[in-house]
Amino acid sequence: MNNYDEMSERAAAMIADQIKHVPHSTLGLATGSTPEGLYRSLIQKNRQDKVSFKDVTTFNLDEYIGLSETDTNSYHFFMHSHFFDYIDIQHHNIHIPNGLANDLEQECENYEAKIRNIDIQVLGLGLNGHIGFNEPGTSFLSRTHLVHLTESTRKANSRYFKTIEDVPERAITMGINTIMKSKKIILLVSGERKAEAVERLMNGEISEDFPASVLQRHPNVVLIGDKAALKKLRLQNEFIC
Ligand SMILES: O=P(O)(O)OC[C@H]1O[C@](O)(CO)[C@@H](O)[C@@H]1O
Repeated sequence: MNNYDEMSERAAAMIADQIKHVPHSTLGLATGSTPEGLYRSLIQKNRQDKVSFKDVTTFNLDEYIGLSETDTNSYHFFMHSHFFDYIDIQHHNIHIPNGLANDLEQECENYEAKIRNIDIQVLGLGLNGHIGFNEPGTSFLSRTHLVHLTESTRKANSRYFKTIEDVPERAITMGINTIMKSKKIILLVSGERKAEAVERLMNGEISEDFPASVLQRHPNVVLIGDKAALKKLRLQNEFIC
């Protein structure tokens, strides 16, 4: 794709298409700066009556431990302020891990048990290859679990916080096995700083040291990126792996 807007539009068109064919679709959703354009485009399509989310169910990938839903840095807040508050989704169909649960291990188990048949999972890519909050070294067999965030991830995400000390040290994330069970995965990458990770994801060895490499084993992944992120690849458009 030539630029960020084109890639966001392409991803939105795929998701809208899925919902038109199967109104009761289940979507797996991601946070971070990369999918913001996708959400803007889906909001627009919803307002223009081109797609309705009234029968759609969503499961978010992850949430920080210790931030309330009203904390502007929580992923609850992100999803509502970038997407859910502007579409016709029914609130009981929205699922995001509860990072304030008293029993966090139980929350992981409950969340995993609720996730069923994700038709399309949207993913972003961390600079160290993380997907969701699955950091390097995470087992490919992992289900929804608690994680300690790496310093590099905390540093990358500190741009949203006052100081790096304010970035939570732990999170709940869907596991790699949970993600891999999705029927289709749309991986979104934007900007030159992702180029090296994208190259490693596509051409590197499949290893738990680089979690996103597991996607090479999934039968239905679409990588959608802008030119800057795909610049180390021979073809700079969209890849169906
Ligand atoms: O889209 P961004 O902001 O580059 O983030 C990439 C990834 O990092 C995270 O924000 C977590 O660090 C993920 O939620 C996201 O998929």
